[in-house]
Amino acid sequence: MTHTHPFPAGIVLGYPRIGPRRELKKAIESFWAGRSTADEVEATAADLRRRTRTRLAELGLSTTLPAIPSAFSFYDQVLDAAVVLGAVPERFADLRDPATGGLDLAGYSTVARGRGDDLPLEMTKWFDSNYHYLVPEIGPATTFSYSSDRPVREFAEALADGVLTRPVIVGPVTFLALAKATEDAPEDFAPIDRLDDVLAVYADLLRAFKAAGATWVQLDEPALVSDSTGVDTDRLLAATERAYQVLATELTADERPALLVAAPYGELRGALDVLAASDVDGIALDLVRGRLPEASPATRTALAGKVLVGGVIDGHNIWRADLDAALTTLERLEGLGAGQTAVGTSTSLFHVPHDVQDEPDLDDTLKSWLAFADQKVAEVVTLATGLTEGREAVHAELLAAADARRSRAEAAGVVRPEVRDRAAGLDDAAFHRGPYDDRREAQQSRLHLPPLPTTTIGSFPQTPEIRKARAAFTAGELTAEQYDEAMKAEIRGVVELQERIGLDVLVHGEPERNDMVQYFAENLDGFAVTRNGWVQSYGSRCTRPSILWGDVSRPAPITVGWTGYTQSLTSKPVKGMLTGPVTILAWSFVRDDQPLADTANQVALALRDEIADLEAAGIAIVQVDEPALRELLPLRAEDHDAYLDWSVRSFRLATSGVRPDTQIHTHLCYSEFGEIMGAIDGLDADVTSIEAARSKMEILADIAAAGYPRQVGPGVWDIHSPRVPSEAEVTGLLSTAVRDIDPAQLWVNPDCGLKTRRYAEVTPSLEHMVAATGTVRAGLAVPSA
Ligand SMILES: CN1c2c(nc(N)[nH]c2=O)NC[C@@H]1CNc1ccc(C(=O)N[C@@H](CCC(=O)N[C@@H](CCC(=O)N[C@@H](CCC(=O)O)C(=O)O)C(=O)O)C(=O)O)cc1
Ligand SMILES: N[C@@H](CCS)C(=O)O
Ligand SMILES: [Zn+2]
Repeated sequence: MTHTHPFPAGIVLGYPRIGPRRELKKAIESFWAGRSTADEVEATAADLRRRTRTRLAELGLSTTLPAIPSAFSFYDQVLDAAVVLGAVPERFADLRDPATGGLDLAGYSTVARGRGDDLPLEMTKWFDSNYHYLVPEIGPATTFSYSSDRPVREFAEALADGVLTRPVIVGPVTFLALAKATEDAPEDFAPIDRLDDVLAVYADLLRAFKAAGATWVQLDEPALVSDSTGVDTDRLLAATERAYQVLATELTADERPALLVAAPYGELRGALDVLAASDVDGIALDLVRGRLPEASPATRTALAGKVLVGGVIDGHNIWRADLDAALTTLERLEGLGAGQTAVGTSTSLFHVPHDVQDEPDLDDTLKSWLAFADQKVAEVVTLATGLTEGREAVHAELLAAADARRSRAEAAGVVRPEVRDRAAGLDDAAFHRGPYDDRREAQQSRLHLPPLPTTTIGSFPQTPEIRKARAAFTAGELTAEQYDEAMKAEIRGVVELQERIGLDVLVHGEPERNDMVQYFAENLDGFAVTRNGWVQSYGSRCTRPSILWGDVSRPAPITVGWTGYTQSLTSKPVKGMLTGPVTILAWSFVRDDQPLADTANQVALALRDEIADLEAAGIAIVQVDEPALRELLPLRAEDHDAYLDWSVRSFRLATSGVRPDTQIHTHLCYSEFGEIMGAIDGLDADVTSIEAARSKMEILADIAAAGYPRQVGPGVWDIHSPRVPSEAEVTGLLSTAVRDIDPAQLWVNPDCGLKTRRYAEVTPSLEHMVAATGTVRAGLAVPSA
């Protein structure tokens, strides 16, 4: 079949929705705090959507062809799809509108955030990004019905404003591939079993879009580029075939808008043939992560009736594109003979900040190398002109892009021989410590810790007072001395609290850190940080990823003063706290002109020096957090080994310079321990803390089965919820733990840092944790100290 609706020459798959000044975050948090009404939040959101459309039109996207996405969300796009499908867990059934089955803003927020013992939907990483989605819970008894017309209303709102947008919704295969089975589901059940039931609702939604006047709808199917969703590839391909048989063939072209299936974050491979053979009208490829496809003759023939969108502008990083190379890629894509070849971004632009021109503190030369969302839209528009009118039509833009890249390659600081020479001169010994048994003995004689030592993961609550003090310091209203004193006062409070509660290994609480990555970026050479470059991490929470543009080095010690001060306040050991090389890379925008492995080793060497200084200052324990080790794991299994090799080596490079009696901890806040067990073993940390509370310590069985020899701290308190675990609950978890694993290997700690929690939750939770530890210690047959 041929697509009947005209398609624009250039599109973006999605755009930031939080607002240039985090307007949505502020509006929704104010609603949650009871300071504003749902109508007020809706008005702010409608205004943001209108401003986005106006901006995208100003930047050159068509308003009469569906180039502008209608892809808003109050919290998360996967939750939005669940709400449209009426797939809300039973525990929240009372929140649904009796007539439609939908949720109002308060109900929607409750599903996302939980209430009392009704836990929210679980949150997990969205592909290999620092965005987190809410995991739908689907079982054999889940009912599906078209329950919310919100996406259709948002499309209609734009149309009434004179803009024909392209609604974007998570596709059915991805929705089910990312869902988890409800707890009561039989062992052999998988959410993808419910495909046909879900498709019936997608069909209703597509009909509703058609009735509202939509010409094209985008269904996001990133699951198709991954073999790590838990659904095996054959099943995924069969589900894709079935899904688009139902939505594109059985639902005829007259009954629905044209369908664009988007496959961001990687390469479609076999799924491209399946989609090409289906009656979908367009396919969007990620040509930044994926290669140009070598389509079979059958696929080429099938593509003749379709739109092919070449995602050549990187939605996941902020470097200005090589427009010349991108145009060449697009010209080669045209060679596949699709009905129309269009230009696109590789992913939604919601992974990048709004506008580089909105960065008053960034160096002008650096700015000239960068493209945030708005600059990327302009790049798409330029390429679309180049593709339709020929290179000459965009000659000046191609030259300007080439100049910017040249300026970047030649700039001082991008290559620093002394940094390169140090990395090149490393021998294998730099990556190894002595035998673990010797280390364990040396550390125990130095630290004299009781069995089941108690500790925390590092941060204590980032109170409004701390944030205000930092804002005042940044604004010049507090001197450095006043700010330092405010942070030291905070540290004194945190130490007193930990001593009173009776924790064994103390932390300083990280009050001085705006963010665990940005703080280090601000203190290392080779990085720049932004003032307004906010990117959504989950819900209303945002981060400002730093820009790693040059060779990295450490001009001066970073944490030694704070940690040393803290140690001077107590006779208990204080754990130094650093963020690891992989996590610093994962949560920054990283230079794309050299292998990540090389950049990681530069960061690792800076951290190695910091650890040496901490050790020299008398600090006996240093934790190097790597919560993002799992995040960067490639989506295809065949790429895992190469990634794990360089990432593990960079951690070892950072941590292997210490004496045997210095204890290295690491922290990974996710529970897929089993999946990367080999890599965790390879880190060779003396103690590893992991998330475990929500899965009720199940993880320990994997660890014991693998014969993991070192110490582990499975989290006993899920810090993602305001719920305070009772002493009995923690005692229960610890009793399970000491049955599953040798108590001599066990530490007691929360799942993650406490920065997002309030003291009203932290104090009783830690008290319960320490009391429960006392009970379980008393019951140990042979004390393991
Ligand atoms: C552990 N996690 C992290 C991830 N990525 C990171 N880069 N860092 C992380 O810690 N990924 C995985 C998880 C995601 N989890 C979170 C958890 C919490 C947040 C969060 O709370 N973000 C804050 C912003 C934090 C920050 O940068 N704070 C700055 C600036 C604070 C600020 O907004 N200042 C105000 C003025 C101050 C005032 O008057 O209150 C302003 O600028 O307007 C700081 O502390 O200095 C958020 O607000 O969303 C993120 C990810
Ligand atoms: N040390 C950090 C780790 C978070 S993953 C914290 O405690 O916040
Ligand atoms: Zn964590």
